[in-house]
Amino acid sequence: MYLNKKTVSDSAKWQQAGVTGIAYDYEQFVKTNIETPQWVHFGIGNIFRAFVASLAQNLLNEKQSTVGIAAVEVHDEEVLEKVYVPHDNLSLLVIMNGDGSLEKHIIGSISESLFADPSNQQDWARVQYIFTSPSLQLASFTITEKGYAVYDFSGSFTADVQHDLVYGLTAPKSMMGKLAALMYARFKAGAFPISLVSMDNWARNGEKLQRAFDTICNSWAERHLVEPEFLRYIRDPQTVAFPWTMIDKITPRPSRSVEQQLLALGIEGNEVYCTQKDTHIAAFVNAEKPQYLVIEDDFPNGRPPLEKAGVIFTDRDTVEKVDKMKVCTCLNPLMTTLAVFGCTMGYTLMADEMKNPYLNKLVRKIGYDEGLPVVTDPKVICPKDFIDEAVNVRLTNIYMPDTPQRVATDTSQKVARFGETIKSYLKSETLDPLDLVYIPLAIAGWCRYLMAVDDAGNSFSLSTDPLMEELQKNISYLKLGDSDSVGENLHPILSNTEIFGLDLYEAGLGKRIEAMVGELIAGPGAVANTLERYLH
Ligand SMILES: NC(=O)c1ccc[n+]([C@@H]2O[C@H](COP(=O)([O-])OP(=O)(O)OC[C@H]3O[C@@H](n4cnc5c(N)ncnc54)[C@H](O)[C@@H]3O)[C@@H](O)[C@H]2O)c1
Ligand SMILES: O=P(O)(O)OC[C@@H](O)[C@@H](O)[C@H](O)[C@H](O)CO
Repeated sequence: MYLNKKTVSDSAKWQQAGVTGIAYDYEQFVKTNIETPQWVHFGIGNIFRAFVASLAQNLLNEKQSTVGIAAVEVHDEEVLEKVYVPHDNLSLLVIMNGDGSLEKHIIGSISESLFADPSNQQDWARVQYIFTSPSLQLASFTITEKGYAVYDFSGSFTADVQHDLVYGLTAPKSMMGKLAALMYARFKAGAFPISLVSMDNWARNGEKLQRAFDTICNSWAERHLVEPEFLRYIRDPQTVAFPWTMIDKITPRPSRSVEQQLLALGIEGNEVYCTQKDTHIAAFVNAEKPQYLVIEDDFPNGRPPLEKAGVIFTDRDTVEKVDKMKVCTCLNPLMTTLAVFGCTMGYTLMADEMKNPYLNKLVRKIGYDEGLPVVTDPKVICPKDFIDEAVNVRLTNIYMPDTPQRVATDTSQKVARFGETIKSYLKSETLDPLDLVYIPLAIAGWCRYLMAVDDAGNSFSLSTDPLMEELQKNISYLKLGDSDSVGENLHPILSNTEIFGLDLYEAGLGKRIEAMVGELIAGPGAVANTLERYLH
């Protein structure tokens, strides 16, 4: 069987293969959503289908809503070519349970897929049309942290943004430039209300989106390219809202073993691709079962009833607390720690790292001992239960094909989460950042990882990272077997407030991290020895 619009409604056949099918008139669903779009999503990679589109799917199957999603890719056209177009926007979600069993569901909630770039006139015109529709309630985003970039390493505008500040209204290149041009079209069409919902892993993600987007719009207004009323429109919370969110579901890259298991069931067309832009994609997505989505309830044009699919709607303050808990303390920093040490120590499965007693203890120390004290209980999710589930159930699920190499992608964009915890220590009257040992060790582990030399002394490939070139200029002075080579070489990285959100030397931790890096580069085997020394 091959999933496409011709086969999707053959529920009996899908059921025979153990796949939950769709429970609505698919053709009518597509027609309605093309005529009156309500939801558009940017960044249509793995988490989008595994979680966001699956929520819409549940509502459709349960007849709680008729809302589908227009899937918009901005960055990587191959995602559409390889996966969306051949399968008529349909996907399989494969849930990997801790007992090794798989649950399989058709995701048929995507009504169309489009490449939002002026080079594709037809799709660009369609995305513009969607933005001019009064029916559009929300645009959501999982575009990775890079998608929001307006400034580069040195604090200057990126090349694409520099272009967009002049030509962006008609020919935008950057993600934020494209969004600004689309929102200008919406303003001109009637200034209809909308919510722009970042679902990326950032603390205060709504604020980050608003700031990046506003930077472009403001510059256009200063250059008299747009009316002052446009700025009033995008800055009026009654018309344009930027709800904050916390999203959580570990969604690894698609695994070839799942591809083979699907093939064994007679389900074809699930080849795993790595695109030229390094998106790992297939017609299926594989993910764990646990999932949490908490959203600030701020939707001036209304929203789908996602609470009926388990989404928690709340106020901004609560989202911020939940997000700090997950992104800054209880999950993502633990994953980043496993990622950088895992790549350096030759691991290829996150769950295998949890079998290493020192790595296991390290993430527990970072989570329970150093992270939890700065978490304010958000009430909607219990922090202790959350971290218990993370370290005992989720990260140890050996059936989850999650790799340190995936998680290490873009680490420069994520280490500011450690910075958030350090800032909380600095602000606290009872906590002292100088008591921190394991967070500094994780940061030192990242510096060691950047050498691209494993613990045995062999070179390995680093995961992609937008700052890699700049970072490696400093790291290139470090030599395995020569602890003194650390010298002052890490200063530009550890003092960079763009990377950590604070200067680690001013926080009193820079020298400690330098010393730890010295220990980690003492020679082959030094990473394992250092972990043992700190965590025996
Ligand atoms: N995978 C997870 O476990 C998970 C869980 C929670 C949150 N998230 C968030 O979702 C993001 C995406 O994760 P994913 O698993 O879908 O990754 P993915 O690699 O499968 O997809 C990434 C998507 O972002 C797009 N993108 C990349 N760079 C971009 C840019 N500069 N401008 C615009 N779009 C860009 C890609 O084209 C692709 O559509 C993560 O960075 C994270 O913030 C992921
Ligand atoms: O932290 P990130 O997303 O920026 O990097 C990779 C992983 O940690 C992440 O994708 C997790 O799988 C996810 O945050 C779980 O909800």
